[in-house]
Amino acid sequence: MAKAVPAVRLRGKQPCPQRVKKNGQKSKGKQTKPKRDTIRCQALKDGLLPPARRPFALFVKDNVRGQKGGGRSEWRLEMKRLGAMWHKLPIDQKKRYFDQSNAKFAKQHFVMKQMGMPLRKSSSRTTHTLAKDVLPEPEDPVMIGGYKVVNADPGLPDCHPLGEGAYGSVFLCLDKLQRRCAVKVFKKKSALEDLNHELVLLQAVQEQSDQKLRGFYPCILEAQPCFKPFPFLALEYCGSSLFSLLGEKGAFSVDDSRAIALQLKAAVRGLHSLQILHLDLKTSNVLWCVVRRELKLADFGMSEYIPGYGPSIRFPMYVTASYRAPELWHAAQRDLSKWLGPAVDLWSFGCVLYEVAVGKILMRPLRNNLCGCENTIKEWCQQWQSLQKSLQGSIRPSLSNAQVSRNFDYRLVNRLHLLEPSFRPAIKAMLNPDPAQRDWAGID
Ligand SMILES: Nc1ncnc2c1ncn2[C@@H]1O[C@H](COP(=O)(O)OP(=O)(O)OP(=O)(O)O)[C@@H](O)[C@H]1O
Repeated sequence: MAKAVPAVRLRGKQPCPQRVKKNGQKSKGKQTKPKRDTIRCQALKDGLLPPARRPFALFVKDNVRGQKGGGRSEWRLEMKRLGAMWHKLPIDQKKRYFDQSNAKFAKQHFVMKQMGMPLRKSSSRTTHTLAKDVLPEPEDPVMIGGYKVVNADPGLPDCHPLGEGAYGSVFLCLDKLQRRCAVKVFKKKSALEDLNHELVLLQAVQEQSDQKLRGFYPCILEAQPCFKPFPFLALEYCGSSLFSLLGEKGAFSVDDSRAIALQLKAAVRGLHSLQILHLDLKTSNVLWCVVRRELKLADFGMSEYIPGYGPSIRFPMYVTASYRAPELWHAAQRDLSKWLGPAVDLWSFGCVLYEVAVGKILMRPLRNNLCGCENTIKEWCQQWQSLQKSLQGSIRPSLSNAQVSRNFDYRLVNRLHLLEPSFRPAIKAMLNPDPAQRDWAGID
């Protein structure tokens, strides 16, 4: 019985799908290559990806006779000979080439994955054992420009990013001096504009704010708008996000919450003084160095100059839903500039403060109500009179879970119950449904 070919992935060259016209004739038109291949080929040309060869190509390389550049017919004969040899090659010798090839492709895919390049679905068929075998060794690191990628979560395999968001991925890296830094790789179609926008705003805050204020925003180490396959922005590493710290340890102590509130207030007010709105304040965009108790405000991807002070509105909506002020929910894009102002950041700030002090998202969906945070925010606005009274100090005693589900009005009041009393005036000042009434009171 003929021995089966080893069950390893054969990344054979797939014949290009011929374009077939409706009448069955082959199209003469030039084949347009899939985009991922174009990106991969370009990256290979630019030396960003390790090369990989199919098993037969490796076998040819080892066994070819004669020089490259010889006659065509000579080469054809040589290939015929090698083809026959390959056919007769014992399975264990063939396997060596399969293994080598798989290892090289797995390594290439790994780097492609790290760089966020699109992969063929079939690429994920690479077996785990093979993938493990070829994980880059310390002396063979994954690089983004001059930055060596480090696994942000040592508990997980592969080089895990620090975060992945709407614009791309942020990797923990080491620079040439072995200092930690965060490299943000922009992967969207609009990557260049996204990077430039964030860069311009970050440069503005770094150059125009005074020494003390500058410390509240990450330092730019390097911007590479033309880097292939994706542009990147290297920033100083500023610690973990409040979001991940909340996930690890739960709510912050009253002291830490106060320190965070004070520093975040300074950072946001500093931005406003430069006529910049952050417009995406949330716990994952606020970084906290636990040891130094220092805060940095990150991610200026959604930030804009206050309407009238800079270029116009770019997105149909701003701010992540659970932190979005009520006035934005039903605003049409053409009216957005009317509503985008410092009060929008103030509302998000109030939500962040609550989350830091309590450990839970304030505007999470209400129980038995699966309609999401939009309804919670609506409810907050409708019940504002009674919530305000509660925030002034007369919070009603907590009810049991069963009672709460019967008493709809108590659900939000009960959330305020969890908040340390000294933070209530700030929440009352910042989470006022009327944007004109919101202010910074209560955080001193
Ligand atoms: N300078 C930095 N230092 C440390 N961590 C950082 C830094 N910049 C970003 N991060 C981490 O990377 C994550 C994503 O970064 P960022 O918010 O800039 O990307 P994004 O694609 O805009 O994400 P999102 O769409 O969620 O806002 C952050 O939540 C944070 O944990």
